[in-house]
Formats: sequence, C-alpha cells, structure tokens
Amino acid sequence: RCRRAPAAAALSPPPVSTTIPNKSKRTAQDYIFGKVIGDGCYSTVFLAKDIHTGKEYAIKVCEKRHIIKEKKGEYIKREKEALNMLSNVPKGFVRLYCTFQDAERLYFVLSYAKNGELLPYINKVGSFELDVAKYYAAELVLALEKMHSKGIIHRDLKPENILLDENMHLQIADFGTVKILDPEVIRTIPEANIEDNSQSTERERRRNMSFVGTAQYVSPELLRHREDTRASDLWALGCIIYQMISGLPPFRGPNEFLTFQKILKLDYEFPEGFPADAKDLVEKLLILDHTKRLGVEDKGETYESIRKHPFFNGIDWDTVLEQSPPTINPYL
Ligand SMILES: C[C@@H](Nc1nc2c(c3cc(-c4cn[nH]c4)ccc13)C(=O)N=C/C2=C\CC1CC1)C(C)(C)C
Repeated sequence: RCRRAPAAAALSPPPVSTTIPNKSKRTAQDYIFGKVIGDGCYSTVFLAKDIHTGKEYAIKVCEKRHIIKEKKGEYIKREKEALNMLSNVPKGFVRLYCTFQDAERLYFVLSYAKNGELLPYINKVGSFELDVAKYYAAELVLALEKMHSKGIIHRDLKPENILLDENMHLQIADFGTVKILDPEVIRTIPEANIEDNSQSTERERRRNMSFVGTAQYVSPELLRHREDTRASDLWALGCIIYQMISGLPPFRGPNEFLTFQKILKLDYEFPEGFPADAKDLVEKLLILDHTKRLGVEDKGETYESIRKHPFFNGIDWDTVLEQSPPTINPYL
C-alpha cells in the first residue's frame, strides 16, 4: 500500500530545449511537459506534447532513486512488459508508444486518455442509467478477456484507473500491480492438494508477495491467502458494476481494516430498486470462493457465461467497441 505522494513530490518538468535530435530515440527534450494529470505511488503522469508532431501524450515519469529505495524495480519491469503485451490490442487499454531514460528518471510515453478517470463520472451523476452501466460493464468484460487471455491479471482494477478516451471508450491504466502468469501455466485452477516442492515455492512466493490492491476492490482470496488469480479481477468487476449502478462500492468501512472485515464476511447489501438482473450478476461475481465465481470455469478467450448473463441482454459483443458509447446523463 502506498500513500499518495504530496503534490510537492510531483516532479518539476525537465528543461525544454529546441534542438531536434536524430529521429531514432526520443528524449525528454522532444516533449513540452504540461500539467500533472495523475499521481501514482512512485510516479507522476504529465500531459505532454511532442514538439515535432504537436501530438498530445501522457508521459509517466519515474524517479530512479525512488524506485531503488522503494524496491519497485520489479513492478516497473512488469508494468512495461504488460503494457507492451497489450499495446497491439487496438482498444481497451492505454498504449505504450516508447520509453527512454536520463540520469535520474525513466519515461513512459503513453496514450492520453482525454476524458480522464471513470470515477468522477460516477460521482458527478450519482449513478449510471442501466444502459450506460451495461455498456461500460461490457467494455470492461472485453478488456478483461483480452488481458486474461494473455495471462495478465490486473489485481487493482477500480474506477480510478479505468480511463476514458476522447470518444468516451474505456482505457484500462496503471499496470504497476499486474501479475503476468507464466505462459506454461495452464488456466489457474483450484490448488491441487498434493504436496510437492512447487507448492512450497508457491507458498513462499505468497508469503513474500507485497500486498496489492485497493481496499474496497480487493478480493477475499488476496486478503486471506495472498492468492491472486484471474478471478480476483472478476471480483473487482462485480464491485465496479455494483458501483456504476448504485454510486458507491459494495464494501465500505470507516477504515481499511473494517472494509476488509466486510469483504471477508461478504457483508454488503443492495439498495432499494437495484435492478434484478444486475443484482443476480453481482451476486454471481461477489462469491468468497473464487473457484465458484461466474466465468472462472469458462475455457478459451471469452467469458461466455458472463456474456450470456441476462444483465447483458441487448449487447452485441462483436460491435460494442465500434459503437459510440451512450451519453452519461445525470440520473434524475
Ligand atoms: C491511473 C493513473 N491516472 C492516469 N493515468 C493515465 C492517464 C490519466 C489521465 C487523466 C486525465 C486526462 N484528462 N484529465 C485527467 C487522469 C488520470 C490518468 C492518461 O491519460 N494516460 C495514461 C495513464 C496511465 C498510464 C499507466 C501506465 C501508468 C494514475 C493515478 C496511476 C496516475
């Protein structure tokens, strides 16, 4: 868990120069750094403009000494690997264009999600109309299918790191907490009972696993056993669908510890008037036993049992991303 760095910690943008270097490798001098648009645990995301093309990008800047001090090298490496694995996926994720470094910093040049985070939209209108919630839930399912089929588990999905591009399509960001499954590993199945040395190294890995996830959206298996599987993202999907429709996440406490207690006891309820289909889907995702969650048994690259759920009636899964998203209106 990291505390938000105080604004003062946001990096001062590097000096701008006017020389035009050779095309091969970009440097910070190729960009005009603008406002800070996002502040991560050990990085700051600036809005920036390429001085040669005038194009806008988001540049994530990480201080090398901070990464070394906080031992975040692994996170940075995994984030870059995940972003590269997803950069050929045309929609649903922020795209990594290039990286470069100087003596003190690492730079990631990424797509600029012009409409920012999903969270302010939920807060502004209180809660989404059903067709809006359904549409964005469908975009989220498609993004999870693409990530999981590449063996990438996000582990910290939440409305703050689900962004919206200029056409209001979703772009998942912040891959600092991802887990990338070893390609040889078959789809994560319930742990076998047989004792073998891989089991003990797996147990070792979990004991050493630094905690990830944000309180309201973290799954019970991550809390209880430090076990992270694709099903942990399906739990977060359930929380986000609940929140888009009711305006607040299902598990809320005055502090993280009490929020965790509610998660482990599955202590949540639906507000009056919560649509029946949505309630049924959320109930099939917010199941303590991660092997029983809707979608966990699905084989192949799509979550058929989630796609087929009545909540998604009317969604044409093949054209969702080509459609223009429904307008997010204040819920009267
Ligand atoms: C979730 C992230 N916040 C953000 N990450 C990114 C943004 C972004 C944009 C706005 C925004 C745009 N307009 N108004 C606000 C607000 C927050 C943003 C963007 O455009 N492009 C790539 C990003 C991230 C790339 C990812 C590899 C890190 C945190 C809080 C971690 C900094």
